[in-house]
Amino acid sequence: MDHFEHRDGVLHVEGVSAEVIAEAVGTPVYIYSRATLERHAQVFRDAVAGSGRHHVAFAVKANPNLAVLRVLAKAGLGADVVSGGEMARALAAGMAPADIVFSGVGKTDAELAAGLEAGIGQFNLEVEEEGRVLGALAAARGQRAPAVLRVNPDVDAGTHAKISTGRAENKFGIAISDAPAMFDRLAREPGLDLRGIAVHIGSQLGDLAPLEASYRRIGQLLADLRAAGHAISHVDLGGGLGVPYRPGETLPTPAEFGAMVARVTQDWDVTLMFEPGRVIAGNAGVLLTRVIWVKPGEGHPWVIVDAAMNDLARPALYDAYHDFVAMRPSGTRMTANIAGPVCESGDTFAKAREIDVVARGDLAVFRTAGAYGATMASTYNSRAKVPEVLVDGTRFAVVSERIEPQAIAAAEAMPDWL
Ligand SMILES: Cc1ncc(COP(=O)(O)O)c(C=O)c1O
Ligand SMILES: N[C@@H](CCCC[NH3+])C(=O)O
Repeated sequence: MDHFEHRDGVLHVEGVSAEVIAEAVGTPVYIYSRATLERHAQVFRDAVAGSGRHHVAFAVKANPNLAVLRVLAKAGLGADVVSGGEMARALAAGMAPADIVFSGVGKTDAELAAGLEAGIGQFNLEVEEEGRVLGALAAARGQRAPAVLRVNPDVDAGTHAKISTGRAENKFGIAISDAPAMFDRLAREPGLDLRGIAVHIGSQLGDLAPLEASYRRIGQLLADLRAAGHAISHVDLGGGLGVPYRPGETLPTPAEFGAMVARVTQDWDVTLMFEPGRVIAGNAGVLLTRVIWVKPGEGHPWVIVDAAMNDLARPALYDAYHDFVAMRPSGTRMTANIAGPVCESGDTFAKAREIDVVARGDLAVFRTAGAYGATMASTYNSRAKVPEVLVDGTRFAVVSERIEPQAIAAAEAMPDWL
């Protein structure tokens, strides 16, 4: 069931009219559906249930809002974090420390120490020296840090280059050919409980074949490490499953992903870890915006909306497609360019897009904005920090306030010599 539907001609999120939210909170505003988040968590958990012992950790970077994290914690997910800030959010939202995985290519000593202090469940190591630093910090505290080595399998994920992470040329992980010797060395660190390996080849993957190829390489490494006498109890398969952004687009489903994982990993005898982000949150959120005006343009008119690249950066960064849906579809169509008010030509959401006719003052949403939306927002052009709303049935709450430019400026200081 879609929780973002037109009812009596008006777009609703679950049982709440998006017009009511626009009236109460203003625009632009992100709106999330609790029921959709819960359904996605359940669908993913069901999809991987057939792969034996496992743990699902939501990739917090996709949507770190505290209320969203609490919904997902209650739905049984842990957290995959990549900074001390994300770790603090996951803990504040109620995730158990043991259910938190600490990924990230550049964790500082302070972040590693904070992870040890909190007692988080797993550190994903990206550099040999990181293993030594973590081991020393843990040993000094009388701890053994649970850790896995993140391996770079040199597989092309077939996604946008800027969100591809598993090629040899990328900064992530350690070369798979270096892994056995490095594992040998780090396994001797007294402060480390080196228990497995991790892989993550990229995001918004539209094809399971590269994932399967990377998992098969990991399976071979697992066998090699065991043959060398290492006890491997955990393998972290990362995230990356794509979601449909365009109407009618079909991508591999979580169930198809789960079936592939069960097939590839059936003899591994490990606890599998998953780090889904986008597939949980992407289609659980929209960005609500109002048309400022429609301006004539060469070829097509420009629909200038009050959301901009600072609120939703994906189109400017990755040429990403976000469906644009009118609040009250008129039934008549127009072809238009859609852009925000920021002073960059890159602040364009769509070119030559067929949409319902909209006019000054009309409301509309960009769909599939629940992942990598608000979390990547900035205040460029001294615009407000975009607020977020969570809908639960017929009620809603502002779960992150709009921060006005004046409040942002108030945090700046004027030197007394100016
Ligand atoms: C290590 C790691 N795990 C999980 C994720 C989540 O990815 P996605 O949102 O594509 O599922 C990412 C981001 O690509 C990541 O870098
Ligand atoms: N920010 C990217 C995804 C990055 C994934 C990070 N590991 C996007 O919006 O598609």
